[in-house]
Amino acid sequence: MAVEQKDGPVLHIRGLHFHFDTRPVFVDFEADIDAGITWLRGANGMGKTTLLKLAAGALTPNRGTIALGGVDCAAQPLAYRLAAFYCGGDLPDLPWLTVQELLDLHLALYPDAEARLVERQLDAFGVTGTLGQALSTLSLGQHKKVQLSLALALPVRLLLLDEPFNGLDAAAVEYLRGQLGELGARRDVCVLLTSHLEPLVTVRRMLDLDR
Ligand SMILES: Nc1ncnc2c1ncn2[C@@H]1O[C@H](COP(=O)(O)OP(=O)(O)OP(=O)(O)O)[C@@H](O)[C@H]1O
Repeated sequence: MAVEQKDGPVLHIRGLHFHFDTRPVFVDFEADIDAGITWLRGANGMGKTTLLKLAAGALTPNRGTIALGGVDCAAQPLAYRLAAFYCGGDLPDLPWLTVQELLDLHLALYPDAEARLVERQLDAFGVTGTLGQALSTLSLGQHKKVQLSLALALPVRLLLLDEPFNGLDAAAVEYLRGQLGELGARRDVCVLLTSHLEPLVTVRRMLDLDR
């Protein structure tokens, strides 16, 4: 049984084994990640994106457990997924959806989400004008801004941010720095972010896959 930290959620990873067809990525991997920002670093191919996707419930471990605040990802998949959001650089699975439809989908998936909070983030990132566009027509940076708008607005306790600053213009980088600074000070959200360079925000701890 996972022990919850008094003042916030904790992500517990225990005895994690994961392999793709071609190679093992994690062998008996363990980590505890609590509230604040954790910088996940490691050389290319070490498994950063894979770990974020495992922690998001988007990939299934071959063995081991992943639990957030006592909610086990395998045993309570829906409850777990409601508490987590993965923000990566992958092309959208449903590229024909418009941005508005993508937002509506997420508002339906996360019942406690508030549309006005997502709209505020889109406005701050300057992508409100893309609402009627198909996802396949967005530029890399626009796609990232839509994803980040969701990440910052959804009421989750675990945010998994894959290279969040990549592809953003200077104004968006500054805005995101401020938003992550506020998130990092909260005691009710764990942020696990990957970055090859030192992140542009104050991090609470580092998880290094090279060691
Ligand atoms: N779908 C897949 N099928 C097979 N192997 C994969 C797949 N996705 C990733 N891998 C392999 O798993 C390993 C970990 O990949 P991952 O993308 O998690 O690394 P990363 O640390 O995020 O790398 P980078 O810093 O280059 O983004 C790599 O060796 C990669 O080639």
